Amino acid sequence: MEARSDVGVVLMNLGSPDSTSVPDVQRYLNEFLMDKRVIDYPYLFRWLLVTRIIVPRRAPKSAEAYRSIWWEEGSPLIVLTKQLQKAVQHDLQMPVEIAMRYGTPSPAAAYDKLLKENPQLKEVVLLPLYPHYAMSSYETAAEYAKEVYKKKKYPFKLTVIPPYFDEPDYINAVAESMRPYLQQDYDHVLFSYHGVPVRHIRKGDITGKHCLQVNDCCHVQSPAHEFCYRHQVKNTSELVAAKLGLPADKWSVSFQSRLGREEWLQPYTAARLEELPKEGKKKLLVVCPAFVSDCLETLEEIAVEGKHSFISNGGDSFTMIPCLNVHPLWVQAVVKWCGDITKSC
Ligand SMILES: C=CC1=C(C)c2cc3[nH]c(cc4nc(cc5[nH]c(cc1n2)c(C)c5CCC(=O)O)C(CCC(=O)O)=C4C)c(C)c3C=C
Ligand SMILES: [Fe+2]
Ligand SMILES: [Fe+2]
Repeated sequence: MEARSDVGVVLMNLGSPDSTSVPDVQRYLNEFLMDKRVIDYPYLFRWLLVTRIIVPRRAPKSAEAYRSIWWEEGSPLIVLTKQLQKAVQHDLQMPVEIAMRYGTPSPAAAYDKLLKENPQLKEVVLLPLYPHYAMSSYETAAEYAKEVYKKKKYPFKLTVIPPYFDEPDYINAVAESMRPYLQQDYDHVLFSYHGVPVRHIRKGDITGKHCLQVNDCCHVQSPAHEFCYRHQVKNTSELVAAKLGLPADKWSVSFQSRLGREEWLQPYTAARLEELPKEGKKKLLVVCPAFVSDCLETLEEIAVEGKHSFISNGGDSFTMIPCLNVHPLWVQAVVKWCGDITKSC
């Protein structure tokens, strides 16, 4: 591939605290949870809830959890995003930067760096590292990246890649990353996705009458699906299961990481991990396709807490399949998507 410096790529992920100290975790959680697309209550109520109740209670526990998974080079999510950056830049032969929705580096820092090192930059392709559309993940990342771009009047064109939950290259990469684990003896595969409040699903329904209102809504054709996290994660799971030839009774979907008292998407992963051994599913594989890079929610909540819960409820073996991280098929998919968009420039 011919090297180019007139086009660039930004890989955008969620972000992590700068360190595992309580003040750094507190700063990160405040920024994250004060996002109006994450905790979508009126400003004053959100401010009181986040800064006076949730964060003071949560920060010390979160800091401890981060400490248990932190690597010498830093937060796994950041380190793995940097590794993806390096691999994509190598294969794509164009400048690639990373940006985070919360914490550092910001999208502005990524744009500034690209422009400083490539003054002839004409176009930037931004890939949110979220395969599925949720107001609290893909939407907030994409909107923030566009807002910063407009505000600072950058001289290049910005193209944001849409959610890729059903893109054959993504499905293939997830399926192939799972395939070696299916060689071992297992009873069940659990697709565990980060949850969202049920209210967010209803709020995001552009028809106002489809999501969670129509029988089996996720399988009934509707324009609402373009913005429906529940539909999209189910679709990903069905496509991956079909690709791997998994029979319907060998896999299921659940939702993890619930925060607060509101109802979130069900079934909850925590509940399923207690129930599965009692249903005779004692050898479990867990995959988390909403996360492109391993992070606190996979390395601690699933691989440590989840495993402990499953085994102490009678499970025999528990294997967490790593996220795509720098799987060659995933790198190849990102290179192809970004390369295709920039080909015409
Ligand atoms: C996969 C996409 C994600 C969605 C959707 C999402 C929604 C969402 N998250 C919270 C609250 C927290 N999430 C936390 C960590 C976290 N969340 C995602 C992704 C999604 N979140 C990732 C990749 C991570 C890991 C970050 C890392 O540094 O490794 C946390 C912080 C950790 C903790 O204290 O448990 C919180 C808090 C809400 C409220 C929400 C939807 C409304
Ligand atoms: Fe989250
Ligand atoms: Fe829906």
